[in-house]
Amino acid sequence: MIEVRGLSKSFGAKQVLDGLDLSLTKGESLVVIGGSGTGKSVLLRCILGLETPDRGEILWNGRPLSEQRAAFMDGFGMLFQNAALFDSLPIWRNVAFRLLRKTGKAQARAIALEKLARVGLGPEVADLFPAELSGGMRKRAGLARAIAADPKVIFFDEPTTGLDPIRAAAINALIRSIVDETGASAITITHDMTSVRSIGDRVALLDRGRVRWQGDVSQMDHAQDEYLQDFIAGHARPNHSHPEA
Ligand SMILES: Nc1ncnc2c1ncn2[C@@H]1O[C@H](COP(=O)(O)OP(=O)(O)OP(=O)(O)O)[C@@H](O)[C@H]1O
Repeated sequence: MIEVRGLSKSFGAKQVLDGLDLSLTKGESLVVIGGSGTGKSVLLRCILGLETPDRGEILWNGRPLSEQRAAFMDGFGMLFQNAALFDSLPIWRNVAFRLLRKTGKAQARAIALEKLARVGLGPEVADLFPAELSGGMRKRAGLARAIAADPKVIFFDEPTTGLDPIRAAAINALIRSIVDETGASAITITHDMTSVRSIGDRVALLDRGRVRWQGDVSQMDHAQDEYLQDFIAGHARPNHSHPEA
């Protein structure tokens, strides 16, 4: 469904993406991992059209995504890092933000309440403002917004950042159940290996602007890749050849 081919992007002398190939099939949940500064966000921004690649192409259903941008964005939802809610809007309006352009207020509110319920937030939350919610609740509200328009593709950017392990596990489980239930294709960017195991069908490890290893999450623990194993174990090797960017 999404195919990234030979994607390269530099900023000045810094080559961030260097001929990266990656694909996402329909209904698949792909998790992208990699050290800080390995280009995960730049990859996401290129797919979203917020960055112009220097080389390479991004295809959606076999045709250049750039030629179908509006249709792609219509069927796309995103959970931003730290939820990124609008502080001045009540929760229901945050959730219904995109719907309000196309639907009447009453219907948009009804859909917002339904999506809030789906992520475990009751109607009493609808008229509160983001500052009145805990971090975990804000994340849930962000998730409700991501699924408000029944997207076919959902991106989750660091979905568990800032959450304690119990709340993070709840968000991971919620994301997985939503992905299963909607049949949406998903790309998650994370450093959290618990998220990888909970959310992903497949995992891709980025390193020096390319996919260094990819495979099913179930194969990850047995993979013969030193960097991947360090990543899973969460330790650094002395004289490791992967300094932080
Ligand atoms: N607009 C920009 N101008 C200059 N450099 C940039 C720009 N955007 C990203 N970079 C650089 O590209 C590199 C990759 O950044 P990116 O944000 O994609 O990393 P990341 O893998 O998402 O890291 P993290 O896990 O820390 O979020 C970094 O060194 C960053 O400084």
